[in-house]
Amino acid sequence: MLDKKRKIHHEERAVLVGLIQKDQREQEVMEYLEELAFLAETAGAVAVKKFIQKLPHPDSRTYIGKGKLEEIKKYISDRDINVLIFDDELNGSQIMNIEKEVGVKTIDRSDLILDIFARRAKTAQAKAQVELAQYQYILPRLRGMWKHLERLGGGIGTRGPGETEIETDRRIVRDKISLLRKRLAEIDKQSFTQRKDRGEFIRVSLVGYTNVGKSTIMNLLSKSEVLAENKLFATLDTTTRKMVYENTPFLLSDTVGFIRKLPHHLVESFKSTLDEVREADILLHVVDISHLNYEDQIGVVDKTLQDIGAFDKPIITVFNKMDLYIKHTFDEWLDESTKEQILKDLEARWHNHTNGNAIFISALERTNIDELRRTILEKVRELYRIRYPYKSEFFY
Ligand SMILES: Nc1nc2c(ncn2[C@@H]2O[C@H](COP(=O)(O)OP(=O)(O)OP(=O)(O)O)[C@@H](O)[C@H]2O)c(=O)[nH]1
Ligand SMILES: [Mg+2]
Repeated sequence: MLDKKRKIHHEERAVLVGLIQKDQREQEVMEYLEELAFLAETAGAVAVKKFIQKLPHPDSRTYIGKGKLEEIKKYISDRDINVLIFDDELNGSQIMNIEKEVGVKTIDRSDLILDIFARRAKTAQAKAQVELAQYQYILPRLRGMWKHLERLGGGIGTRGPGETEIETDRRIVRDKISLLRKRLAEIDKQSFTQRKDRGEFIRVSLVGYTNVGKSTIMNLLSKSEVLAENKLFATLDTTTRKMVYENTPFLLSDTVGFIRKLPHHLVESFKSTLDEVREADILLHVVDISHLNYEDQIGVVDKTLQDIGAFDKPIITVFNKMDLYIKHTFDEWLDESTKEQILKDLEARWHNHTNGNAIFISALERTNIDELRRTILEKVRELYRIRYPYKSEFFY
C-alpha cells in the first residue's frame, strides 16, 4: 500500500525538526524534540541532529522557511541521513515539497506514533484500530503521495495519475475505513458484553502518560506479567485482573499511555480501548515524578481525560519513580534533614493540589506499596458503600 515508505527502518539515522511558533518558548520546543527523539528511538531509528526555527506561523509550502530548509539540506548532503522527522503534523503537499527540496524521506510526529503503534499492536482489536487511524491519516494526503510516486517513477512512459486514479485510491481507502469500522464495532460489541459480565465489581484503572510505570505497578499489585519496558507505548491493549484485598474484590486494569500531540485519528480509533478508562470507577493517575516535565505530562493526561469524558471520577495521583527523583534531585553533600524537608514540601504541595489524594512510591524499589494498597482499598470500599448501601457487608 501507499504507506509502506512512511515507515522507519531499523538503525535509520534521523534529523529532527521543530518550529518555535508565536507564544512558544524555545525550552518547550527543545523538550518536545527530546520526546520526539525518544519516539524515534522506540521506532528503531537514531536521532543524530535537531533543527529548530523561530517562525510566527508555519510556512504553508514547506512548514519551515526556505533558508532553514537549505541549511538542513546542506547538513544532510555530506552525511548519511535517511529520514527527516517533523514534530508537527504536515499536510500532503508540504511533505512532497520538503522531500523534493531535500531528497530525503520526510515524516511527522503522527506518522511516527502510528508506526510505533502498528508495530506494537498484538490483538485483532489493536491492529484494526491502528490500521483505521493509518487510513484516516492517509486519506487527505493521497494527492500529495501520488504526486510523489509520480516523481519517483518519472521516467519515459510513466504518466502521472489522473483524477480518476486518485479517485480510485480514495475509494479504496474509504472502503477500507468503513470495513475496519464495522470490524471494530463487532469487536466492541463483544468486549462490551464481556465488560458487562464483570458484574457489580468496582473498577480501578491505571492511567497516565506513556512510560511512567503503569504496567510495572499493575504487575506489582496483581502479580501478573504485563510487558513493561523503557520504551514508549509498551502497552496498547488493556489488561484486567480481578483483585481481592482483605475480602474486598475489585477489578484493576492497565491501559494505553497518553502522549502530547497524539494524532487525533488515533485517539478516535482507540476510543473503545479508552472505554475501559471511561467506564472505570476510580482512576489511578500514575506520574513519573523523575521526569523533567512531569507537570506538563500531568496536564496532558488531565486534558485527555477531559476529552474522553472521564475527568469526573475519583482520582488517586500516584507519583512513581521516587527513587530516580531522589537520585536526580539530591546532591551527595545534602544533609538528611534538608532532604527530608524537600520531600515534605513536595508532598505537601501535591497533597494540596489533589485534595489529599496523592501518594509517592517507587514501583521499582517497592517503597510505599503498602500505602498504595491501603489507599486503593479505602477508595474502593467507600464506593461500594455509596453504590450498594444495603449490601456493604459483602464487601468488608
Ligand atoms: N527507576 C524507576 N524505574 C521505574 C519505576 N517504575 C517503572 N520504571 C521503569 O519505567 C519504564 C516504563 O515502565 P512501564 O511499566 O512499561 O510504563 P508504562 O506506563 O506501562 O508505559 P507504556 O505502556 O509504554 O505507556 C520501565 O523501564 C520500568 O522498569 C520506578 O519506580 N523507578
Ligand atoms: Mg504499559
